[in-house]
Amino acid sequence: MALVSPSLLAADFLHLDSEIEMINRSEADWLHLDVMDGVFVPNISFGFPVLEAVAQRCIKPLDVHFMIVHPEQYIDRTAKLGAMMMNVHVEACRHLHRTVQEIHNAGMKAGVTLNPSTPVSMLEDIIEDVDMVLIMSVNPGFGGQDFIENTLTKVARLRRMIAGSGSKALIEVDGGVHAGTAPRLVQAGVDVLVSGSYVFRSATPEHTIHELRELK
Ligand SMILES: O=C(CO)[C@@H](O)[C@H](O)COP(=O)(O)O
Ligand SMILES: [Fe+2]
Repeated sequence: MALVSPSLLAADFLHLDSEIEMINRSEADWLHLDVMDGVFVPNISFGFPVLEAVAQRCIKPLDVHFMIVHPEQYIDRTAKLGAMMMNVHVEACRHLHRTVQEIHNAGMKAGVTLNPSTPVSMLEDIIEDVDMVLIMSVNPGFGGQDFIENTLTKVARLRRMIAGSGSKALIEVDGGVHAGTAPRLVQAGVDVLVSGSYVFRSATPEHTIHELRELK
């Protein structure tokens, strides 16, 4: 069984209120929020005014995924939202260890995120200090892309790294997670599934979340 963190990027932005009510009613464990700056990734999503409105209404722990340069500049504002998890990209952080420390000092859990082409070995010297590793299974910037199959090899490699260290880091996978890919990810030992289009474009999103949570 894996936790489920639906990605709000695929929600109907004209009806965010009812989308968040759906998440609140559902069995979703967390809510995943994708922040994009048009620099680190070739797309712009939403920023703090939207995050603040969502945080006021959502009762689920917030799992914020920053796809921006200099995420360290936004640690305090993210903590003020009451976010549970702040995910920063390894590729965006010049001083990753310091950023992880600052996220912890601000009272949040720290997630480190890997692009599809970034090897798990980049985490060897930080794995014991992080609460979660977010493996991107698509190139970040857009929802609705095809799952990259090499993700399963990466998950297995990361599982071995975690087992061989004192780390208790969770493994989260993000991108192209649906009925065709989620069972294999759960089998591979993924702890948290992020799913955008598959959940929000479903005719019965609450049931879809339930089904993802039931996978063994
Ligand atoms: O971070 C991202 C994309 O960069 C994701 O969180 C997407 O929002 C996932 O969308 P789907 O692939 O599930 O539609
Ligand atoms: Fe994401």
